[in-house]
Amino acid sequence: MAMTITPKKLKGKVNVPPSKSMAHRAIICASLARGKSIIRHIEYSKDIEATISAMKALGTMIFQYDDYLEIDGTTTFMRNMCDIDCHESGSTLRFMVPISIVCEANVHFTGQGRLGKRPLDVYYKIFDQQNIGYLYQEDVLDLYIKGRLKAGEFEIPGDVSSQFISGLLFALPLLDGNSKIMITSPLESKGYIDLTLQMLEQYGVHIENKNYQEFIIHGGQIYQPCDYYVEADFSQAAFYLVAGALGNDVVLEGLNLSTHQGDKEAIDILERMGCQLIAKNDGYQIYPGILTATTIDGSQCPDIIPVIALACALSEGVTHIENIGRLRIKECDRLSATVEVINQLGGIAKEEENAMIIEGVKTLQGGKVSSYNDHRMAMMEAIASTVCHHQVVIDNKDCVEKSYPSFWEHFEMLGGVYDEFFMGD
Ligand SMILES: O=C(O)C1=C[C@@H](OP(=O)(O)O)[C@@H](O)[C@H](O)C1
Ligand SMILES: C=C(OP(=O)(O)O)C(=O)O
Repeated sequence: MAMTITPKKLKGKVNVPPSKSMAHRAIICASLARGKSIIRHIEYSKDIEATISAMKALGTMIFQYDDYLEIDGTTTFMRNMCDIDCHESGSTLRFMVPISIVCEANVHFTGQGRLGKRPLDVYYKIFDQQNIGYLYQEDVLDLYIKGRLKAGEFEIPGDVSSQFISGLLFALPLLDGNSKIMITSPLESKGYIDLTLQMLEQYGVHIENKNYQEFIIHGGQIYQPCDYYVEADFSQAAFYLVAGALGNDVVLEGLNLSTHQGDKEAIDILERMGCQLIAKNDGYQIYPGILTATTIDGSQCPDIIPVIALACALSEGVTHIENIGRLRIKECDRLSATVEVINQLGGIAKEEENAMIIEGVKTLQGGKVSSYNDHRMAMMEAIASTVCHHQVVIDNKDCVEKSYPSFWEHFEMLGGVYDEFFMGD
């Protein structure tokens, strides 16, 4: 469904949804544990549904309630032949590939959207080294794997996706022998490795972290069941933090400021740009200042860059956002898409191979933009509409379901005004 958003300032309180990254990890760890766990504060986004179905495909009993899950890991790995549909979730795919072959298995992975175009070669290299059979198609996710993952030494690049490292960190403790992961290039998205290590500890699995250069994994470890509450999501909070920076009056409820989530960096960046985080009405709010350009390193927080770029588009001066080549391998080419949207809305942005350069303007005009079927682009465009002179038309509003199915409901609750229509009407 397409939509027309009428520019309007947002005002009110928003309950930030549970962290998608932490929910993926909790569901996986609980499913690998010998016993029953409860995971509270769950929102059924498409990505989280994908991870739940993936674990069910391996035999895990998962009972889904309104906002919590009961998981009995004792039945996991009951099946050695299964189909896993990852939808469009990179996390589900890259976490589940090594987990699915902890026992001798015959697995078929499928997915949709751009997932088949996102890199997986790091795993293909391991399959070649370990004589694990695999068959895949270019550009669409249709991957057959036959075999079993073996303990050993793994050389993994740090600058393709941290999800490969996380996937191995979940699987290797379950194998008989000891393993070592060696990181062969600068580690990006490091905060996500911290989330993995934190969740493993929570479920009784210990990894030796040698300064993020090497990870030593003892085999034969046993995941312990645990009750876990999923904290609020900083990648989603970033939309409302930027909304605050642009003069909207939005209070965020539920944020844990001592989180390990790397996307908390949104606060530091906005403070560097002249804003202030204030405690208000049992929550937090970004209080706008005179937005000033700065240099931003996006290597550790790729998911917040599209919306941060929006704040930069309305800052005084020229912003350089650097080390963001990996934005091109997300749900869309987010580097190109962000630059295109800023320009279409009346801003001034330029794309480089690994960076974007944004010249601040005083106001944005509005206009027609694409969501590129990417939840983070659609949500960034919604926040942009609050400071545009004219309406913003988005081709597909439903893509937000990938990570934040209640986004439009929250947007309306905060006073956002939009009409839906079928494209072609
Ligand atoms: O581990 C995770 O939960 C994630 C890791 C990041 O991916 P990369 O490591 O590929 O940057 C991030 O973009 C993604 O949305 C979630
Ligand atoms: C890139 C994202 O997720 P994933 O890699 O899990 O598809 C995201 O949520 O922005």
